[in-house]
Amino acid sequence: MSVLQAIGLGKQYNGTAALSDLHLSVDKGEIFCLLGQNGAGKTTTINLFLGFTEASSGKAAINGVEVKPNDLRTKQFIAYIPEVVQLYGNLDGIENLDFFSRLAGTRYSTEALAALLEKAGLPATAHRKRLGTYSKGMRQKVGIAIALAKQADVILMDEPTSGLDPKATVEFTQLCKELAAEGKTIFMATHDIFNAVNVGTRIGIMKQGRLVHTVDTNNITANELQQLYLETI
Ligand SMILES: Nc1ncnc2c1ncn2[C@@H]1O[C@H](COP(=O)(O)OP(=O)(O)OP(=O)(O)O)[C@@H](O)[C@H]1O
Repeated sequence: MSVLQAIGLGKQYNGTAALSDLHLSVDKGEIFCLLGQNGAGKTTTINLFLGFTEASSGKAAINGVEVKPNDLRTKQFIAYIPEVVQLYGNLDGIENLDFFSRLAGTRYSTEALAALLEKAGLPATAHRKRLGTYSKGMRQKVGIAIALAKQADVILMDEPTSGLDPKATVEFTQLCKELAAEGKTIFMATHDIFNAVNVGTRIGIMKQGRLVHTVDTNNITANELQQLYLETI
């Protein structure tokens, strides 16, 4: 079943195309990774699915519902994890998760909040430490816990592995695969070709606002993908 859909989706800024005629369908349980040079249109695509910006042409839909900036219906289905997850530095992990899940309209017991952080890979020893002391990888895990607390069907991520050390990247990859196996749909923009092959089920390569290639990761090695990427951009 198609969870994320773009039909002729396009966006122009001041008459210049940031995204042109995107046709894409991402199914439940897929991990779709979008590659492309700086300015290729990856974040614009994510922003259109989030309803952060209005499409200039075509449409984006989530679970069959068209995304519109002021319509909350599609927002309930999605969670967004930006490159740098913004959290309250003076609150601890549990308090941050509690605050953001209340904002999203859900309430959990302290035990349930701890279980969500644990599921996101944050060890119990960190739960009561102030966010100001967390590493980037730990902040990202809180971001994932917030997405889990929201019970979002779709998790959109921008550059999720940028700045993560190799161990944190492997943990992140493993977690994404577990979430996808549970039926979450993950859509990420990334520059990390190697990780995209490891984590993704499908990969799209964008150039100047156009999706030029879509490949199944079962059919390509990291070296082949790197070659295709370099030939494309
Ligand atoms: N708010 C905006 N106003 C004007 N132009 C914009 C705006 N947002 C993006 N653009 C332009 O749209 C194009 C696509 O940008 P986008 O941020 O989607 O690329 P990207 O692939 O995510 O790049 P990066 O890898 O650097 O994050 C670029 O030319 C960018 O300058």
